[in-house]
Amino acid sequence: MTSYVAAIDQGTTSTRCMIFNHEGRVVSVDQREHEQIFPKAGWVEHNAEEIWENTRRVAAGALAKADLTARDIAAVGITNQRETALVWDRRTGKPVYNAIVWQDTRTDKIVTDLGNLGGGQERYRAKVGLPLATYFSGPKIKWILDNVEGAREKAEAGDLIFGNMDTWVLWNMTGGPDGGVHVTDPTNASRTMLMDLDTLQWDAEIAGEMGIPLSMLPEIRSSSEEYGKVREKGALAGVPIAGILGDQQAATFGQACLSPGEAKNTYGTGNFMLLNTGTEKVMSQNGLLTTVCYKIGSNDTVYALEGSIAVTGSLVQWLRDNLGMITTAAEIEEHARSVEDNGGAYFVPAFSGLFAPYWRSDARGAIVGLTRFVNKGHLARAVLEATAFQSREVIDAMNADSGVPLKSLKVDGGMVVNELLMQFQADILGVPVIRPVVNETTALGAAYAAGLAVGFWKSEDDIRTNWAQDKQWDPAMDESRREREYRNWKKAVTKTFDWVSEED
Ligand SMILES: Nc1ncnc2c1ncn2[C@@H]1O[C@H](COP(=O)(O)OP(=O)(O)O)[C@@H](O)[C@H]1O
Ligand SMILES: O=P(O)(O)OC[C@H](O)CO
Repeated sequence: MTSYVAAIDQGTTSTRCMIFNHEGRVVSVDQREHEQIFPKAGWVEHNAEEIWENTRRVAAGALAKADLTARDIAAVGITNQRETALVWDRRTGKPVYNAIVWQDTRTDKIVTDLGNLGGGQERYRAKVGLPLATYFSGPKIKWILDNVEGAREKAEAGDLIFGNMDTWVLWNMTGGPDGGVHVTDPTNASRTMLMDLDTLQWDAEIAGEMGIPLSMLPEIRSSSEEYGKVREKGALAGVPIAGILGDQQAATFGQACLSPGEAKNTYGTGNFMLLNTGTEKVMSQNGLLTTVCYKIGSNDTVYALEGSIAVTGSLVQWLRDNLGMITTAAEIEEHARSVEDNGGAYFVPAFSGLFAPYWRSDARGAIVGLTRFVNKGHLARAVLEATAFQSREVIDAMNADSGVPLKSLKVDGGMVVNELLMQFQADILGVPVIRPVVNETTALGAAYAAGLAVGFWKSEDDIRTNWAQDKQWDPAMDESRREREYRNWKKAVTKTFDWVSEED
């Protein structure tokens, strides 16, 4: 009897396997972190073979923890950190280079050069919905082909293939060099800069300009259909893999933001707010991305506006790993609670430049407003407040684009256990912040996509029914303080601009 659906969540910091029951509740979880590799300032890489090894282990682990076997699982969904780019040999299964992570800024010059061909940052936006930025996969693939010896020749000969982490995991789960399926879905493809948002096909002209052979690119299928079955050796052997969604789109689906106007904000390594715009593709006038939200089987494509913020939870990690100021992420809340406010300090974590709504790759991080008064507690507050201020900027942009101010905000992700942050977020937005019972909405969304494809769930109404509220934070800050704090933040942001120049 297949009573469950599994999801593989291949995230920036870890890989998880989660098993859900029909009510969309978590039955078991297994999780493994992987190494964050920083070879140079601004470079961020992952070892894709380590990630695949972790994927196999967590799949086996989650089944064992729930005392289940593959026969109990109706389908598997895959969700993943988006944009992170990998090129590997289709015969050996070996990557030619580490995966270049979405946060990596090494493609700055490639991006500037492409912009200089005419049209600047907006060169491709009308077709792909994205500004030219180091964030997306296309320039990362170009970097690999330009810089790894022999890669371009091999790619042109058809020996190398590209994938984001969804494709890497799917290809390996379905057999790797031995019959692995080379497929992605439109949510992931819409983050490469290479997919036409209307046709959901690769754009030959843009791929040509970036020097990327089309033969490297995976086939784009829907987000919810059977792509293949797990290879015989796997813990989930024989189970259909039937859903793929980029992690932020998966969280939007898992949060039941299924109607135009519904939005969620996920607080993980970075923050990503997505507003469902229905079958209408809205082009932002305010620094947001236009992206595919999901495409369920043969249904119409649903689009979203997205505000992506590069550094939120990873700033807490930085405090822990680089400064040793805390030993666990949770400790930051204790320090922040030791003081009344930020003591005048603002921390703008422009470690990968600034994403939405600025798209400034020349920005770098800054702490401003420092005096002898500022202590560890104030800095801890400034770190948490940075997440909330950046989210306010994105929400302001979304309100301006949609013309309909958001009345409340659904939240999820690793940081939303932080009560001080959630209260400050409600305060700085001036609207309630709502956390669902199942906070693992990313994995849940991928499970829903897979479960819908095999008939485990019948329709999107099942998703709406399963969603339940856990906690709500209401704004308690008076408006004049809210606006003063926000003005200070905006001023702090301007101090990070123009830091990196051509010579750097
Ligand atoms: N109590 C906490 N307070 C603040 N940040 C936290 C807390 N717990 C975890 N985090 C942050 O949340 C992030 C992990 O969230 P998660 O959603 O698992 O990330 P991802 O999916 O991006 O790998 C980490 O960056 C971590 O620093
Ligand atoms: O792995 P996460 O949750 O930090 O998400 C990463 C995003 O998909 C990057 O666009």
